[in-house]
Order: sequence, then C-alpha cells, then structure tokens
Amino acid sequence: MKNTTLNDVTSCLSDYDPDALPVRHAQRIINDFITPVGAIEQVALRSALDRVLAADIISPISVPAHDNSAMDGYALRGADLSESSATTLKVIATVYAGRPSGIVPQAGECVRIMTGGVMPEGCDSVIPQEHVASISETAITINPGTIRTGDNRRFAGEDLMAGSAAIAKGKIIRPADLGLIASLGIAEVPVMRRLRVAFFSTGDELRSIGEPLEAGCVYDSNRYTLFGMLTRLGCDIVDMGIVRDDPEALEQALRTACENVDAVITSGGVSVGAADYTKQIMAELGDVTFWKIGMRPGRPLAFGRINSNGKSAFLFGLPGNPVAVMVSFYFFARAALLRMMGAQAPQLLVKARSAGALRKKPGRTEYQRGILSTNEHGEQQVRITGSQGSGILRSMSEANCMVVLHDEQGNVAAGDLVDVILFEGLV
Ligand SMILES: Nc1nc2c(c(=O)[nH]1)N[C@H]1C(S)=C(S)[C@@H](COP(=O)(O)OP(=O)(O)OC[C@H]3O[C@@H](n4cnc5c(N)ncnc54)[C@H](O)[C@@H]3O)O[C@H]1N2
Ligand code: MOO
Repeated sequence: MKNTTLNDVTSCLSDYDPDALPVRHAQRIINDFITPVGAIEQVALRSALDRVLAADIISPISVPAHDNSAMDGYALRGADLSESSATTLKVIATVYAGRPSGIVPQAGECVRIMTGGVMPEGCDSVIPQEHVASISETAITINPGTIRTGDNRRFAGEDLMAGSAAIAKGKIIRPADLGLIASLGIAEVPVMRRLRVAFFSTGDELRSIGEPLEAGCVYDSNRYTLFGMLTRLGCDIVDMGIVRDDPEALEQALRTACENVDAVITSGGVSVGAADYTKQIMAELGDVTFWKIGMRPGRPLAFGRINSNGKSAFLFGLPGNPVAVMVSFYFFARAALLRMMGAQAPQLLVKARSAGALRKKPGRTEYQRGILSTNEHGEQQVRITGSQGSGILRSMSEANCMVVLHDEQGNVAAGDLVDVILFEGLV
C-alpha cells in the first residue's frame, strides 16, 4: 500500500498556507496523516487501568444473573396487595443473597428477603422492612398504598445482557471499567501496546538540573513537562536529554529515535530564528513540513514522518518556549498520539463566565491559562493566571484549565461566556 504523503493530505485543503495555518487545519492534516500502530497485547485486568481497550468487551453473562431484591424486606406478589385495606401475608421462608431458595410462595404468602437475594418465583415486588406496618414471627401487615407492584425488584440483565457490548474498543480503561469487566468474570483483556515516544530538547543555552547555570543559560524544563504529559498519556518514554545545536548531533539523535520508537518529539529550533540545518535535516530524513499556525502560544510547528534504516516514526517538532511546548502538545501531539494508540478521548469544552475583560485579535486561536471557580451567584467563572507570555511557565502551573478563544472570536467582555478545557476531572 502506498504511504500517504503530507502533500496528498494538504492538497485536500483549497486554501492551504503553511505560513498562516488555522489550528483546525493543522489538526485535520495531522489526523489524516497519522496511522494507528495497531499492535495488541493481552494483560491481567488490573494492568489494563489507563490502557486503551483493543477489542469490544462482549458480556458473556447477564448481570445480574437473576431477578433480585434491591432492599432488605419481604418479597411478595403484587396482586395480593389490597388497595383499600391492610394486607396480611404469611411469611413462609427467609432468602439470603447468594442462596436461591427454590421456594414458590402461593397467594397470601411472602418471604423475608435480603438485598441481592434471588426473587422467589411468582414474587414481583419487595417491601422494605421499615415500611411494614406490623411484623410477627409468621406474618406481616402492609397498609394500603405503601408500595406498588414491581417496587424494589432488580431485573436479570438490567446492568448488562449476555451477548451485549459492555465496553467499546478504543476506550481508555478507567476504574469503573475495571469493575464492570470484573462483574463479567473476565480476568484478562486485550489492550493496545504502549506507544513508544522519544523526546529531546535542542538549544546550546540549555542546562540539565545538577549542572551549574552559566550566564545566559536556562535549565531545561521542557523535558520535564514532556515527561509528565507523555507519562499521563500512558506512553513508554525515552528521554534523550539535550541535543546540542549541531547538525551531526541532531541528525544522529533523530535517527536513533526514529529507529527505536513510534513517535519523536523535539522542543526548540523550529522558529524563523532557528538554524536552517534543523529544517534541512528533518526534511532530509523524511516527509516533514514546517508551519506557522494561527495561534498563541505555539506558532511554529514541524510535523511529519522521518525514516532511518528501514524504520519510520512520526515527528513533532514543538516550539521551545515552555508554555508553547505544552500548548502544542495538548492541542496537536496529544490527539495524534491517541490516534496512534487507537484511543477515543475527545477533549471536553465547558462554558464559564470570564471574570475579566480579555483582549483578543480575531484570526488566531488563543489558549489562555485560567483558574475555574464558582462565583457568588453559584456560576462557573474563569480568571486568567496573570501574564500570558509563552515563556511564563507559572501561568500553566497556577492554572486548572485552559480558556480557548477561537479563531473568529474578538475581545471578550467581563461576564461573557467563554470555552474552557479543564486540566483534571473526577476520574
Ligand atoms: N522573528 C521571529 N522570532 C520568533 C518567532 C517568529 O515568528 N519570528 N516565533 C517566536 C515563537 S512564537 C516561538 S514559540 C519561538 C520558538 O522558537 P524555537 O522553537 O526555535 O525555540 P528556541 O528559539 O530554541 O527557544 C525559544 C525560547 O524557549 C527557551 N527554551 C527552549 N527550549 C527550552 C527548554 N527545553 N527548557 C526551557 N526553555 C527552553 C529558549 O531558551 C528560548 O528562550 O520563537 C519565537 N521567535
Ligand atoms: O509560539 Mo511562541 O508560542 O508564542 O512562544
């Protein structure tokens, strides 16, 4: 099969301009160019947490397997209940959870039953014991109108029917999914193999923690944010350190990465100020394009596929500025890596009122860092975390969400609704 080239993909866009590319176009090109890795492995259920499910889970049994009681009380036949006067029923047995009784109550009879106990044949309702008007050793009395036929009965298969799809392929497995799979008695599940991702930083001004910081130098923070973001995404990571501004070192690093992983992420060296050899080497190693994206932060981005010794890997050349690297990762690399893993994990936008006015030029997407909270009217409000320069990593660290100001959007007035993406949820 012929590999799709970036040219094939970009030629579908009539107004493609690599020097002024809207975010949505860049996202679409990346999505169309990326191919899933496809390799599957079988793991024990607990090890499947946070992994991508590789095949639909079909329920081998019905859950629950029997009609059962939702309450501790008395199982009865609804037809026995009088609408106008008290009903007295004879108690003929006790049914415990996990111990089906085989008892079949006749008209005028009931059984004492525990929560989860299998409903005796013929019984269709359960009265909770605290709602019974009077209880003796052998009989109970129920006042009219206390319960309706069908109350407090759980049906066989009401959670899952045997043969039905329990969880769809592509889902990232969360705690509830582990429980659901366990409820089906399944011990092992097929998951996509972990994606292998290598990353390195470029720049002669960078120093690693532990090294002295000479004049004009900065500590390399991007390798730590990338480590965190890739680890959270469930990737197997290869941290290749800092690569000097040197053509041979860069080519060697890209080749080594390419031969060992599914995707390579670099930071720095992709803007106009960068030495031309970066672009030249990336381009020589495969099919790589360089964009200026209509967004802030994160304007420059290199994207494509590189090859070395018969191996190939997708390449994301992210900008060097510490906030830009994170924003480009979250809004381009993340979706691409998830697609490579075969995962379904859309980002959720919610609305919140902007606490202050925001300046915004139409014609580019801005990702401002915000703190979402509840205002005095009980509404969701978001305020920006101070200075939004793309070198100010504190703006990310203090934030609990990203405010997305879309391409066509202009200035925002205090109180206007804006779109927000939360960093963390409940699960
Ligand atoms: N004339 C222009 N200059 C710049 C443009 C432009 O369009 N025209 N774009 C600006 C934008 S936007 C960005 S983003 C940067 C991106 O440049 P590079 O990707 O080439 O990155 P560098 O120049 O190597 O670094 C930028 C900045 O970030 C610091 N940095 C880099 N790597 C790290 C790291 N691993 N840890 C911490 N800090 C890092 C680096 O020291 C620089 O200060 O270009 C603009 N310029
Ligand atoms: O893309 Mo640059 O993102 O503003 O620093």
